[in-house]
Amino acid sequence: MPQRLPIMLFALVMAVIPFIPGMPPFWIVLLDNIGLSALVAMGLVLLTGVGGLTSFGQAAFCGFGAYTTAVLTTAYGLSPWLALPLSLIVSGLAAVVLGLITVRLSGHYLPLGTIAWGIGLFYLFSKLEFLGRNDGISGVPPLSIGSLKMIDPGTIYFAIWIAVLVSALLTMNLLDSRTGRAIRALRRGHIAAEAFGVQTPRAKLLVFIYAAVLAGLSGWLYAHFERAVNPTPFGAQAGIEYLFVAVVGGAGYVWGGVLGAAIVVILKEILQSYLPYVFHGEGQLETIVFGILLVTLLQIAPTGVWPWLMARIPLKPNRRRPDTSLTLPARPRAAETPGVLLQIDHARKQFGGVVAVNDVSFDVQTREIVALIGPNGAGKSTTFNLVTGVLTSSGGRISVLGKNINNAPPQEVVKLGVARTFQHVKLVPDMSVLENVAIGAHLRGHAGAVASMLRLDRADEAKLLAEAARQIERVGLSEQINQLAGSLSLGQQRIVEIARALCVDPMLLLLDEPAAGLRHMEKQQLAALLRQLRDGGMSVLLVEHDMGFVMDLADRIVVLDFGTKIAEGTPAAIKTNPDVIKAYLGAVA
Ligand SMILES: Nc1ncnc2c1ncn2[C@@H]1O[C@H](COP(=O)(O)OP(=O)(O)OP(=O)(O)O)[C@@H](O)[C@H]1O
Repeated sequence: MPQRLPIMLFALVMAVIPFIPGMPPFWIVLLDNIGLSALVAMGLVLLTGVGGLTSFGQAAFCGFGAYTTAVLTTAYGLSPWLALPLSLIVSGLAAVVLGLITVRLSGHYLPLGTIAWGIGLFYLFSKLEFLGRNDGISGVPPLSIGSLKMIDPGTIYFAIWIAVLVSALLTMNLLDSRTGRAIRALRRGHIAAEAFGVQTPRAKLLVFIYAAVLAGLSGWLYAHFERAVNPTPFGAQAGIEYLFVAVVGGAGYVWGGVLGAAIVVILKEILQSYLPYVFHGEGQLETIVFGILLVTLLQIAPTGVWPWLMARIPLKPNRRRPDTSLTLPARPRAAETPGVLLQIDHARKQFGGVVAVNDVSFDVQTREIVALIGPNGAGKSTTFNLVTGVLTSSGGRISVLGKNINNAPPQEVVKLGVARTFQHVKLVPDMSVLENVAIGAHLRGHAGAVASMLRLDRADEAKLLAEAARQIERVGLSEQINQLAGSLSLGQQRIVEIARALCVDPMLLLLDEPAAGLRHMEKQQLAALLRQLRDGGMSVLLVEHDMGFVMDLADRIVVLDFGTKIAEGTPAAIKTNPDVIKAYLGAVA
């Protein structure tokens, strides 16, 4: 089934609803409210469900959109259509200011920060004279096209739902792109994304602004739908409700936002209409029953109703294999002549009183496989993190082809052709193997967010996906290309990480325990692949505990113990080195 067919059918159904004979006007009003709520929820899907940034403050951005158009159209007589871009710009600018402060917060501080400015902005709206204080602004003109004034709910319905559908399409396009993959990688933490060149603060700010602009659009429509604005719908409680809408529908899914809006708006309406009859008008019981019903719903469908429904509809996703004849330009290569590629000179890292890496020096030559071995806690992963810029060093110098990369951020290190895998696999489990691997080619693509939303990125995207498919084939996982990364065995996920690193077109590959979890045959295949990469001109630095694998594969071995280098040499020399046998090999033999 073509990908866009369900959307076209949905658009068709929405277009005919107002023309159904006998359709109660009240239902149209409900649908208008669902559309307005869906726009905000869609932004939250991107921000919270996809990007992992929980915000309770989205209602405030609706307020920016609504108040901007209300002021401009009532006080200055501007046309609502001219006020639209200004409403979106004001919401976006507010997001830039608040986002610059908020997205730097992590853990619980981020949602707490959004609650704080959600409450703050509500009071600001209700205290400013030119915004009409608590009474707000009335007399907002309706939207109109020529002589058609969108006064009744059945007319503005079309404006609202066109906005919903266009926003859904743009959001889906964005998610299905280079920028979208970068945003989706944010949820797994910033380290993996940054290792492949993603500027994570910029990506976070982008989703923050995008979500705010969608909320601003909802606010603009709301102001011309209600023809008045006041602070109440833009407070912290509304912000919490929008988050509820996104979570109930399925916070990771664009259509989850729309479905969540439908569920919450309809449920609230039913409860408000019928519960007073059941309980003879006693108290405000609908709020309690509403809460109980939503929690029950989340017990049944913990990731939201949309994915719950999709798992029960036998629709096969239309996944095509990329055309692997398309190629990306190769990165500029290191000199093919032998020489030092990576130089680690008295590298040092202290964590408080713990010296994790103690003045360690060694190098990796071009076309060489070097293994870094040692007991648990010897400082191997810390050394990797110093090279790749994840940690700042406490001393020494690290250089790649003579260029000092001491304390360079990961995004700069990868530009020099240094790619890595992680000891604890860092893939996005609900993204396909292909999409995960394509993150590795992030720096080799150019399309930005706007081009992606407008589908102007297709040529660039096809090349990135082709490169990812080639690397997946190279590591022997073609069969799994369209499977979700999280559904693979841990050993296979490690191999996916190698394919992702190969997408960088690296000169130096840093592999942290690549053979852990692999079966014997798979280890042999991995060793063959690494030899082939070396013979093709790549260098490999690997951390590994499987001594059979290391001794067979490595050209040279560096041994660490308690952060200090205790030996360096060929596998044959290391095997018989008494210090190494005492510190490590005696224990693993
Ligand atoms: N972020 C951190 N904060 C404090 N101490 C740390 C941190 N990271 C590592 N360490 C300490 O530094 C030392 C070296 O750890 P590291 O993870 O580099 O060892 P390793 O050789 O990779 O061990 P393993 O083989 O178990 O992965 C350990 O004592 C560890 O507890």
